Amino acid sequence: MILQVKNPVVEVHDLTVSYDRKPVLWGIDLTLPAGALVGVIGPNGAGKSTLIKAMMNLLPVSSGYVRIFDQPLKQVYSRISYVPQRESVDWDFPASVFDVVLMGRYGQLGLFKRPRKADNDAAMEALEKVGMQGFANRQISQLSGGQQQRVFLARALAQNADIYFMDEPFAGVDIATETAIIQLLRLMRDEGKTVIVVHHDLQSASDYFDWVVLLNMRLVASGPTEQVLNQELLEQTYGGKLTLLSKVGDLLRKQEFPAREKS
Ligand SMILES: Nc1ncnc2c1ncn2[C@@H]1O[C@H](COP(=O)(O)OP(=O)(O)OP(=O)(O)O)[C@@H](O)[C@H]1O
Repeated sequence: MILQVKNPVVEVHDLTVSYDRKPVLWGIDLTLPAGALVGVIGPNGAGKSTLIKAMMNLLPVSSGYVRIFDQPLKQVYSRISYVPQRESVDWDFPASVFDVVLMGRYGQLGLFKRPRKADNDAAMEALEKVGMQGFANRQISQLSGGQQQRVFLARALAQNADIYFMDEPFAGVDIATETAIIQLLRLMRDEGKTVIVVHHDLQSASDYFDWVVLLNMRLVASGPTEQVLNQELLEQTYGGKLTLLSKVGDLLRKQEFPAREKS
């Protein structure tokens, strides 16, 4: 079930990516619709992070190419925002929360230009949207994991991009932060942004995403959530691993009896 869309915002053509000549993604062909919340889902090591990095040209590819808004990537960098995995960043770096969020504006600013009032206002507004305005002067080393994740989101919001790539934005955050983040992502989607999220929790995937990409080195499926999250495709993705299959069972039960689960 690989649905190709008309007028896609992201097109991936025959993409193969290797590390040390060992392919970790094989021949990926997919298109993503505008204004959707997209989940990229698959087991550990499936190549999810690699796929979104390759979509942004952050990695050399063995073959294939990506187009965004029907243009080569380098033409559209200012319209793309990336939220990396929280653990991939040095949080001991001496910088304030406000400085980090202001970095989201550098694309608009151009190198060597000083931030103007509009940039400072945009950074502060972004901090307000994630409920972190009271932390603007705090050093980033003094934040909790959930607060770090919110600061990352604020930086992306300040950038005011059209496509957001996010690598596990819910990893290691509490339920209140997860709820705040998904509400924010839905707002962004409702404003017409495309938000592409690497995610590994099958239970929440059906609730969170409009569109799901199932990946396990190869593309297993790409399409509307209700057409993709079914037992057959999940088994193809997870290869029959028992613990995961019990999760699949839970997920299917939820889909079958949504009213009972909610009451
Ligand atoms: N820089 C690298 N050098 C060599 N191998 C790498 C590198 N980065 C990732 N890999 C390997 O590529 C494969 C895919 O990794 P990737 O991080 O894309 O998977 P993932 O689906 O995001 O995994 P997870 O859910 O565990 O975060 C894994 O086998 C991983 O070990």
